[in-house]
Amino acid sequence: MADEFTTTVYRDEDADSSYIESETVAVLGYGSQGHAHALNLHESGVDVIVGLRENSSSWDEAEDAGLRVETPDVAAAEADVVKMLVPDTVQPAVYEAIEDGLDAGDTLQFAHGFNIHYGQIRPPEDVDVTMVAPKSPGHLVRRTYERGEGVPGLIAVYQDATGDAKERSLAYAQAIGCTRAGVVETTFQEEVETDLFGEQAVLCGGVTELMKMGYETLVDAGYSPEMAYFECMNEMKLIVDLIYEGGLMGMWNSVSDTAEYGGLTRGEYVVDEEYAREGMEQVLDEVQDGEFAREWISENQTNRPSYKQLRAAEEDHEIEDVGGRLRDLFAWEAQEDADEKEQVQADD
Ligand SMILES: NC(=O)C1=CN([C@@H]2O[C@H](COP(=O)(O)OP(=O)(O)OC[C@H]3O[C@@H](n4cnc5c(N)ncnc54)[C@H](OP(=O)(O)O)[C@@H]3O)[C@@H](O)[C@H]2O)C=CC1
Ligand SMILES: CC[C@](O)(C(C)=O)C(=O)O
Ligand SMILES: [Mg+2]
Ligand SMILES: [Mg+2]
Repeated sequence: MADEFTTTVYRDEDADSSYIESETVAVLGYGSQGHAHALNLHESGVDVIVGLRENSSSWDEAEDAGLRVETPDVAAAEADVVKMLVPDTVQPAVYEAIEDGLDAGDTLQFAHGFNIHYGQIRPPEDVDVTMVAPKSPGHLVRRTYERGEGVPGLIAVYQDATGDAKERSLAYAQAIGCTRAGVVETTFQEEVETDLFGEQAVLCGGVTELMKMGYETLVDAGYSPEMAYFECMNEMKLIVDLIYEGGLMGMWNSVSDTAEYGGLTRGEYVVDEEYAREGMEQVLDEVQDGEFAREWISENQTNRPSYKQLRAAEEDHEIEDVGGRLRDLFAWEAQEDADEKEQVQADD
């Protein structure tokens, strides 16, 4: 075990805002991350132009928020920093539309390194290529910023043509609120491989399979869907909040001794070390050897047949219907969060 934490955690005082305040930033995309970065940068005093398609459903929303909106090519041509916040699979096409607007000394910046790491975008050698990646969903990047807080973030420098790439990345991270929480430096390869693994094996894939199977097991055994939902879905946030605040022991210290003993002895009945690790290693192998990337790129080139089928099955899962009805009946969150939640669903 490491004697001490060797990674440098950068905070507000480590960033020099002059590296971004003098720049014009084109935020391409106004979705989960895009709206948060554009609004946070704007409120931090940075000159922002949002880049959107002419028929964009987000155009009016961004303008109503007081932001200037142009098409991506116009925004990028005027900007010194171009932030790519459209979906990963459309970034190569958007890049083709804006590359002529990249001048020597400009910055092309990402929030996930997929297209650089897997060679889908190859920028010119006279621009900085960097990443500022919030380790958080975009809507929480915005919500925490508005509360004077921030979410942890990563920075990475792929190409440093100006010699200021890291300083400008830290200044950008500060302007979207990440240095309020803490920022660590990584590489494009490490961010891509850990992020894809984490979202597939744990955060979005593994955990939701556990939640659905727990719900199905209780309902199939005759328990009410409401009880199954409360136990296996709704309470997950409360348990994870305790882990977020205080680690595993923060959670174990808060739950009952009965839950602690039961969890420590029966967890491996469900997540069997041998099979789970085998599955996780396969997920990582397919990320590292590019298999997942090739599959996802091909899926998008054929109009997403599997994605659409899987998403439809998820939307049709009984747990979504039960959860929707319960969320309407219970007031378990502050009204401001409920209103913002409505906005997230409206954005989908
Ligand atoms: N979602 C998240 O929380 C996180 C995302 N990231 C990364 O951030 C980047 C952006 O992801 P995310 O915010 O989820 O993206 P979204 O799916 O939320 O992006 C939607 C935005 O992209 C625009 N858009 C969609 N298709 C096109 C197109 N063909 N041409 C131009 N604009 C288009 C949409 O505009 P329109 O209204 O015209 O459809 C909309 O403004 C990705 O690299 C992702 O990996 C990183 C960390 C977390
Ligand atoms: C966990 C999913 C994520 O990586 C994220 C919010 O960090 C994403 O790609 O959305
Ligand atoms: Mg992530
Ligand atoms: Mg991700």
